Amino acid sequence: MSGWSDAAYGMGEAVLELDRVSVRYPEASAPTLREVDLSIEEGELVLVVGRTGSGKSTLLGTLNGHVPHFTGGLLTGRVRVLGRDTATHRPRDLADIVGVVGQDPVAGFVTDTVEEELAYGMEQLALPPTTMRKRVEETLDLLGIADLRAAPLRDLSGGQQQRVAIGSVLTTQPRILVLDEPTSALDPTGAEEVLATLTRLVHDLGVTIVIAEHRLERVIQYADRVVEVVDGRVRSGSPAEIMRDATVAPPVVELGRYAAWSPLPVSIRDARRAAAPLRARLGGLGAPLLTSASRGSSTVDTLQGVHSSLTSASRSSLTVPTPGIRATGLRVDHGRVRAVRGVDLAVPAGRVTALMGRNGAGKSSLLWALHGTGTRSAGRVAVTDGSDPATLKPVARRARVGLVPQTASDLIYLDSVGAECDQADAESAKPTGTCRALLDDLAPGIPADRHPRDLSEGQKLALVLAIQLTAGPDVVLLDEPTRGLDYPAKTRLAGIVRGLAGHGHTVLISTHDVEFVADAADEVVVMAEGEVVAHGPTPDVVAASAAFAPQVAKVLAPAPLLTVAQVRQALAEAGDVG
Ligand SMILES: Nc1ncnc2c1ncn2[C@@H]1O[C@H](COP(=O)(O)OP(=O)(O)OP(=O)(O)O)[C@@H](O)[C@H]1O
Ligand SMILES: Nc1ncnc2c1ncn2[C@@H]1O[C@H](COP(=O)(O)OP(=O)(O)OP(=O)(O)O)[C@@H](O)[C@H]1O
Repeated sequence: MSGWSDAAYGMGEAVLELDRVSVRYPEASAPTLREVDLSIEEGELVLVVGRTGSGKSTLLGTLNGHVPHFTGGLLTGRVRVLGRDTATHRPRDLADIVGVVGQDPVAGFVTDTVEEELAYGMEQLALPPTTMRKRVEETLDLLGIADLRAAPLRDLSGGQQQRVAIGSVLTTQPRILVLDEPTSALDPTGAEEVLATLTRLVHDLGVTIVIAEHRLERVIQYADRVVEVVDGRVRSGSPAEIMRDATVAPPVVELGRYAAWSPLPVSIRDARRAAAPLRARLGGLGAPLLTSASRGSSTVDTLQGVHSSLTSASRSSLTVPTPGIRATGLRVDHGRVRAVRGVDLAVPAGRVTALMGRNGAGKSSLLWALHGTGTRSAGRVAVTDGSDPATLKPVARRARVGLVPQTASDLIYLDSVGAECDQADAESAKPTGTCRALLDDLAPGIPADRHPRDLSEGQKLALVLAIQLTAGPDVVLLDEPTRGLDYPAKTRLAGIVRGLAGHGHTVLISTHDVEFVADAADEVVVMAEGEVVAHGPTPDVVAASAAFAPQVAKVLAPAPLLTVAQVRQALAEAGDVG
C-alpha cells in the first residue's frame, strides 16, 4: 500500500520519466506533443505553463496513462511512473501512486455527496475504515468544507466542487499529484490555502507535484521548476530562467521585464525589493504619493486618471450612469440554503462591473436570478426598458440578457466549431465571420472542422464567449470567464468587454481572477454570505484589499496603479521614459 508515511524513493530520484514522447490525436494535422524528454524528481513541485491549447493537459494526461488510454490518439516514446510503464499500466494500475485532479471537477465525480466522494478513492485502495474516517475529517477541515459534508455534489458552487475534487485526491495520499488548473474556481484566499497545503506536502513529505495553471501569479512562487509547452515541445528550468522570455508571464514578471530588473523577480517580496527606484519615479510625478485617505492631490488624480482612461469609467464620468439591470430585494433560496439575501443592486450601463466574493457567497445564484432563468424566491429584476427578464419569451430575453455560465460547454451542441459559429452569426443576424473573428481574437487558429468535444478547456470557453458576444445582448453576464484562458486571451477579452461597455452595454462578470478585474473592470461589487458588502470604483475596492489586490498594486503601493499598462501610461504621460 502506498501513502505519505512510506516514502519508497529518496530525494533526487526520478519518479516521472518521459522519453521521446510524442502524442498525435486522430484527425489532428500535427502532433500535440513532439519528442518530449522530461524527468521529474521525488519531492519537486513542477509548474507547467503555456498558451491556451498548447498541450499542457495532454502532457499531464500522459503522466498516469489517461493519454492515450482514455483520449485516443497515438503515443510514441515511453512514460514511466515510479518505474511502471504507462504502455502496460493503465490509469487504474497507477491509482495507488498518482492522484489526478482534472480541469473539470464535475466530470471526475463518481458518487453523490461530499463525504462519499472524499472516501471513494480510499475505498478503491481498500484502506481500513478507521483510516478513511480520519482522513475524511482532516480533509473536510483542511479545505473548509466541513459544513458541506452531507451536501449533494451537484448542489455545490463551482469553487466548493473544486475543493472536493482536490480533497478526494488528497485523501488517497498518492506519492505523485497531478493537478490541472486546480485553483481556477477558487477564491484568492482559498487558492492560497490549497497551495500552502500542497507546498507542505512537497517540503515535509517529499510528495511530487505537477500543476498546470494559467494564473501564474497564484502558483509560480511555490514552484521549484517551470516547464513550458510551446508548439508541442517542452523546455524546463528555474522559474526566473523560464520567465525571462516565456510566452505567458504573470504581471509581476511583466513589470520586472518592463523595468529591466535583474535578477527577474517572480514573487511579490522580491519585486518589492527591486521596485524601490520605480516607486520613487512614480512618487516623483507630482506631490508625494498619497494614501487613499488624502486623495485629491495631483499625483493621485493623475494616477487615478490613468486607471479611468484605461478602463471605461471616464466615459460616463459626466453623467449619473443609467442602470442596465437593477435588482430590488432579490432573494434566492435553494431549499434551505439562502444563497442571496435581499440584494438591492443597480449595475450601470456603459461600464464593466466585476462581481467578487468567497466561494459560495452567492455570485452564480445572483447572476442566474438576474438572467431570469435561475431560481428567484423574492424581489424584482428590471432591465433598462423596465422589463423583467424572467417574464420574457426566450428570443426577447436573449436580445436583452445573455449569460455565459461556469459550465460553458453545456451551451455547445453542434458537431464542429465552424457550425457553431455560423449558427451564432445567423441567429443574431450578424455578418458571416463575426463569431469566428471573436474566436480568433480569444483563441487563434482552431480548425473550423474540429469537434467542440475535442477542444481544450480554454478553447471551449473561448468558443462559448465568442458565440454569446456575437449575439451582443444589452446586458452581458459572465460567470468566471477566464478559466483556461492565457494572459493574451484575457487582455483581449478585457478589450472586448470594454468595447461592449463603450457601446452602452451593461457587463457584469463574476470572477476570482484579480488580475483580470484590475485590467477590465470599472467597478467592483463584493458579495459575502448572500449580501452585497461593497460596491465602488475598482481601485477603491481592490487596491488595498488583502484578498483582491492585483500584483502591481502590491508591488507599487501606495501608488494606486493596478496593471503594468497603467504604469507605462503614468510614466509616459509624465514624460518619464526611464
Ligand atoms: N481528443 C482530441 N482530439 C483532437 N484534438 C485534441 C484532443 N484533445 C486535445 N486536442 C487538441 O490538442 C491541443 C492541446 O490540447 P490540451 O487540452 O492539451 O491544451 P491545454 O494547453 O491544456 O489547453 P488549456 O490551456 O485550454 O487547458 C488543442 O489544440 C486541442 O484542440
Ligand atoms: N441547487 C442548489 N441546491 C442547494 N444549494 C445550492 C444550490 N446551488 C447553490 N447552492 C448553495 O448556495 C450557495 C451559493 O452558491 P453560488 O453558486 O451562488 O456561489 P458562488 O458565489 O457563485 O460560488 P463560487 O465562487 O464557488 O462559484 C452555496 O453555499 C451553494 O452550496
